[in-house]
Amino acid sequence: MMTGFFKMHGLGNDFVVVDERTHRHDLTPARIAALCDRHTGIGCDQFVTLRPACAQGADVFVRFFNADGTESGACGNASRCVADLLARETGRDSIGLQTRAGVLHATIVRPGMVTVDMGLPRQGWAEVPLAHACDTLHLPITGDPAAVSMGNPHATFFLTAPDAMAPEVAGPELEHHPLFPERANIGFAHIAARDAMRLRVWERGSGLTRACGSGACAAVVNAVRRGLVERTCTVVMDGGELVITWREDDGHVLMTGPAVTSFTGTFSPEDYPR
Ligand SMILES: N[C@H](CCC[C@H](N)C(=O)O)C(=O)O
Repeated sequence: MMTGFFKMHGLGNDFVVVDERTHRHDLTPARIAALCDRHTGIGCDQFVTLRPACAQGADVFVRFFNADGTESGACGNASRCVADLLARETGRDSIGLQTRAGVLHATIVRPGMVTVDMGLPRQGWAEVPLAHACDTLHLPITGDPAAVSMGNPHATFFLTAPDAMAPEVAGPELEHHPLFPERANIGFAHIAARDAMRLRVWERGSGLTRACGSGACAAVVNAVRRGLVERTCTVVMDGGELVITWREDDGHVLMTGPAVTSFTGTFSPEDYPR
């Protein structure tokens, strides 16, 4: 049975978005991974499904799957894209997204530009001494790294210089480090100013992406906690920049950036191995 999809991206972090609100497909982790393959599938960093919302204040239930077929509780760039899609469908500029990490509220700033309230950072690891995780890796870092969850686990390492190391070097080992029982997204940040940083993220389950929305949120929260930046900070990634605010009055993290639909298409799930 042919199934429609939207090919979308946020700063080059790209997605295949499938609307399952009226019909569910047999999308197993193996089939999702096959669809994410850039040579034999459609190709994307994350695969996103839409289902009917059941949470109050939500317009849609969104699930995020990495290129290896594993599911994540959050995906900032895809959240902006789905909000943009729903805004065009409903004609509204305020959209509620139910995710496994909670209900997120999105606002359309202007067509193609979206602010998502990513909610409260989870700081259960507030003082996790990640420094010893790098002892064996001899990372060129300054100060203590930090971990936080935006609904998905992130560890941020602050580099001594923007190109002090390539994420491909330490990313895979840190992603799978025993410190992270569910693996983790690994951010490599360099502070450029009190309101700006450069960031590259080795993403759990997808590897190095051109941008990571939840990773940008995590990096700003971690940098504020370390006293390195102000609460509003521009995060410059390979694919472009996001503006992140860790709001003081309620502790929510706001992320503003673009959402783009590249094209639409169809595929037959049965053509892919389950
Ligand atoms: N790889 C992430 C999910 C995608 C996050 C990223 N694409 C974003 O924009 O937040 C994880 O497994 O937690």
